[in-house]
Amino acid sequence: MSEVKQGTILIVDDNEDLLRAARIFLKRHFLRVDTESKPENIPNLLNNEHYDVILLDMNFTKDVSSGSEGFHWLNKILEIDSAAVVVLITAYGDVDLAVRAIKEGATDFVLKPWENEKLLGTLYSALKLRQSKLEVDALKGEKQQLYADLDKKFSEIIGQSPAMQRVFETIERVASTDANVLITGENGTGKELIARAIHRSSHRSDEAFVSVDLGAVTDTLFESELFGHVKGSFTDAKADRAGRFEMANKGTLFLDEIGNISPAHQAKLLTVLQNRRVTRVGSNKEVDIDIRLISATNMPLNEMVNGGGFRQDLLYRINTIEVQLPALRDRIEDIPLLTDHFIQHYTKKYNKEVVKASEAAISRMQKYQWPGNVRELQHAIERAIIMTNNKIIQPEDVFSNLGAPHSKSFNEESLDQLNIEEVEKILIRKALKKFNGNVTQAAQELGLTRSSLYRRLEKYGL
Ligand SMILES: Nc1ncnc2c1ncn2[C@@H]1O[C@H](COP(=O)(O)OP(=O)(O)OP(=O)(O)O)[C@@H](O)[C@H]1O
Repeated sequence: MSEVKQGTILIVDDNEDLLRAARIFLKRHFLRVDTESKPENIPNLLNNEHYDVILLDMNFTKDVSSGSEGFHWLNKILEIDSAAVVVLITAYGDVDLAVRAIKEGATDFVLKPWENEKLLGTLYSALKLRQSKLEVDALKGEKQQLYADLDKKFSEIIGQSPAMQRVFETIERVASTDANVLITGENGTGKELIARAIHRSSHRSDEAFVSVDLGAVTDTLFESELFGHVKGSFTDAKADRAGRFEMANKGTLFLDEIGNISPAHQAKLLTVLQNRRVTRVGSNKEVDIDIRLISATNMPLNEMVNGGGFRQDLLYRINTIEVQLPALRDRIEDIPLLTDHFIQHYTKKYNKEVVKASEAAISRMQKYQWPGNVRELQHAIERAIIMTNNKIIQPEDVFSNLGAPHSKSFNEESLDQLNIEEVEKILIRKALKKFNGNVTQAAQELGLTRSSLYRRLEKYGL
């Protein structure tokens, strides 16, 4: 039976007879077998060829048996390729040296004189290890690429207003620490964007940034989603699954909409944050977790603490540092910059020739309230770019679809009589009517996530 040959082997030994014998035997089992009697040629060989396994002698100079040459070349090989798999050739009695070499990064050793079958077994295992190492490297690369791609999507945070400058100063200061950060601000002010920026500038940036929208996690799935479960622990638990805490291990966990969780879940979350350990639903094994926690909310947690809606001890745990994001209407000097930023992005995306927004459009945008903040502005610009035939965006391009304050139903004066909640209610009703009750489309129009809109519908009894 012929086996499929795979793997390339390099054998480095000063004994020409040994090299010849090994080559003849191993060529029957591996794709390519190269031999080298002069270790000085190793760097050149490794820089020009790909070897899966390197079989390396410990001593090259006659009458020297300290193994120091082997250590020297082992380190050189690992310097050139940190995923190299090196099997050492040692003489009987050198076992202590071999053990030390394994501590320094060698994979295994074979004793001279070897039995062919034993050598083959060692090399096959070494080849498997090399393949796994390469796979892990590839996955790591893919993961990094994925994070980079995710982050590229609007990774730039625009803002020159004093309020945003203060935000930037704070995040610069806290990013490198492991302090828990609470980001507060209305919907669409950029809380997640800031959370990602903190992660990117932290020492955890090579690890995962795991985001959970707690507003969208149902009560029944809360524990399983966050802490994981074992197979069979409830009807739908078809297999073991890690929760978000475990997935974020060594990285950053972003808990969005933290103001929305029930008192029972607040207690569970607090326990996990205090003990830094999670237990999957249905298991009794605790798993250590090492995460940096960033939370966000658009709710007034301090007031909720006073009213008994949010635990004070949990608030103290999560808000070591608080970053308050200003509403867009409170930093209208950033509107021209943000508008330019989104015009550039969407003209590329939709292949349009729009160059800028007119002064009239900017001025009107600066008077508008932007209940959905930057997200609403972003959608308004996207829509304007798709719909307009103008090279310069005009006010009607931006405002043809937006409700307040220029619609006929209520003007700036009537707005004075209303509070934010009433304005929200009016906008939500309008959007739902416009899309015949379709929540997804209404949410998009309002610059809200679906779950945020659902919460508001519940809150206002709409
Ligand atoms: N300062 C900014 N510069 C550029 N883009 C921004 C800025 N702030 C927000 N955005 C964009 O606005 C959109 C909404 O931002 P993000 O999701 O971070 O807001 P959020 O406060 O987390 O919203 P929500 O409360 O609804 O979860 C994103 O597309 C984001 O890229």
